[in-house]
Amino acid sequence: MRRFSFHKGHGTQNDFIILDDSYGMHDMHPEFIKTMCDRRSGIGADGVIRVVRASSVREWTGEPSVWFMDYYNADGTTAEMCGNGLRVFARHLINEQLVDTGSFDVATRAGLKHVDVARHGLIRTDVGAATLVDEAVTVGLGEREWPAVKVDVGNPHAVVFVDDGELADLDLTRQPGWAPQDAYPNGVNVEFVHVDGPGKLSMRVHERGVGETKSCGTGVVAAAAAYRARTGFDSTIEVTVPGGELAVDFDGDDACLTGPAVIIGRGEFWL
Ligand SMILES: N[C@@H](CCC[C@H](N)C(=O)O)C(=O)O
Repeated sequence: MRRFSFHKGHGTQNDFIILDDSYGMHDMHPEFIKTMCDRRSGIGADGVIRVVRASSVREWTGEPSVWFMDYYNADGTTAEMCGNGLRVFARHLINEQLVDTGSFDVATRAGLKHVDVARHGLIRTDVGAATLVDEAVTVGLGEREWPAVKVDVGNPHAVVFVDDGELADLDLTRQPGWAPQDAYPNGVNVEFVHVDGPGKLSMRVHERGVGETKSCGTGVVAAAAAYRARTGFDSTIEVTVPGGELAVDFDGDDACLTGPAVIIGRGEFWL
């Protein structure tokens, strides 16, 4: 039997298993990830974050002394970025004294991201560019179909604006479809967004590699970028997700995401 120590944390109830692996010794096999993330027979989580030195990550060619957020979805696939995961990763580094200050860089598959401990224990992360792609895409769910805004936040997103009352009624146990198929050759995270008022959005999300989650940080950034492009709104955008509240600020096309990050405990997993 193998034993793994883990921590568990969440950011607006988007929950993650955290594995410390400084020197990159763990075999992050998809079956291992799926087993841990299973909510009945495993620990249960939307994803796994491995904490590894960037110098131990073969594909990382940047600054070697930083920590690398090695993120996996619950189905064992990798993703380029995870906005909520980045804050939880940062909280873990701070708690475990793996960083000296509350302001540092983290390596991700989508590049280097800066993290700051903000007021009231919140964490602010520079997510980087949220790029709107000028391509006509649609999203379908059952009989319904909507035009969507294609947004690249390092990972792929389709943002759909829905009418009053529609958001609560969506059945996101189903996988949304999209067209054209080749708009998202590697799958997509789909955000359904309602505009509650100026600068205030509500959102539900179906995450690639997971299903419906209580929150998606990069999805919140994608929704805010799509809203800003359509309205010209130029201040902080507050987004309510089923798991809590997040705030997005823009500096040009670059987005900052601010929100909570909590470590709930630690344990040992036997396999
Ligand atoms: N929950 C995340 C996004 C995780 C990755 C996503 N499912 C993907 O495959 O791109 C977030 O907070 O951004």
